[in-house]
Amino acid sequence: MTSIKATDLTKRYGQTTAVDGLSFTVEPGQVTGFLGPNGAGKSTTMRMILGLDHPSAGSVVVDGVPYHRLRHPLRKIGALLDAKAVHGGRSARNHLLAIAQSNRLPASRVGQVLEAVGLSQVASRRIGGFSLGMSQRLGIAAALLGDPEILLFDEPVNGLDPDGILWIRTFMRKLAAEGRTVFVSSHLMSEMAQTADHLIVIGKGRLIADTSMSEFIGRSSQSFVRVRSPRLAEVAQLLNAGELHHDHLRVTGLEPLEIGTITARAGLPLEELTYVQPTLEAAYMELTKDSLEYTS
Ligand SMILES: Nc1ncnc2c1ncn2[C@@H]1O[C@H](COP(=O)(O)OP(=O)(O)OP(=O)(O)O)[C@@H](O)[C@H]1O
Repeated sequence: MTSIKATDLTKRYGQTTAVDGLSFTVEPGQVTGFLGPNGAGKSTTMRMILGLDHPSAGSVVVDGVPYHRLRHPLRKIGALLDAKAVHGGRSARNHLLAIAQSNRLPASRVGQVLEAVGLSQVASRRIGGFSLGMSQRLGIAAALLGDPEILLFDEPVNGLDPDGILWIRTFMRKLAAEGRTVFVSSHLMSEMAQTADHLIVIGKGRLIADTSMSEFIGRSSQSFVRVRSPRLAEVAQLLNAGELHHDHLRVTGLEPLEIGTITARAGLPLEELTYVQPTLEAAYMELTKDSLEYTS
């Protein structure tokens, strides 16, 4: 069964339509990246999945039913929304024990999840003194308490140092490899490129792309060779390939060496011969450029 399914999901706050007729499914056994610029509606969508906000129209179901109808929600879906929104006076262990008790989960899970996220050594420390990286791990431990099939992470690597980012990435991949559904939001393509198998891209609350990462990479890898020459028109005619731009020629289908050889034989001088490959970040920016809420 599909893990998360949104159908025409819509959320309005007064005049603002935060989520606008969104339909998608999130499948198990892979990391699905939920991408979109700031303000695109990612957090609002995640809050609706978790029953923290009600759709103005449409619906979203978890394993076939709305969140509020799940019999044991934490055993089905765990989430990390805002890692710092915790009671700072408690120890990590007591924080997790409180969640376990109020959700009728066995206390034995607390030690297991602390171990899983590498916090066993600091389990009795007050969480008010935790670094952001430690707080993120604690938030993930809380999400794992019910050993859920589905995990939701809202911008989990925001503000983390490279070690923390690598740890979260590796951990998410491990969860997916165990067959779980991992749905993770970000506004940065670079983050997702190494983590996600599938991408759902939104802008201004609407679906822009729903694609596998390999398809996205394939689609965006239209590389070309940029050629500049003081005798550009002659070069263009000789190569009989590519598009003429105002000061350069964009050639596809020929390698730089082939172009250099052909033009050298004809005695045509070149000023530039550059192999250009758009990055995933560039492809993503292109895709979302019309849906930026604020542009600098
Ligand atoms: N409680 C609310 N009341 C009014 N407007 C809201 C509320 N929550 C979100 N919005 C608006 O809805 C839109 C989507 O916000 P949301 O936080 O879901 O986006 P996001 O993609 O998660 O962005 P970010 O990456 O910045 O977290 C924004 O225009 C935001 O200002």
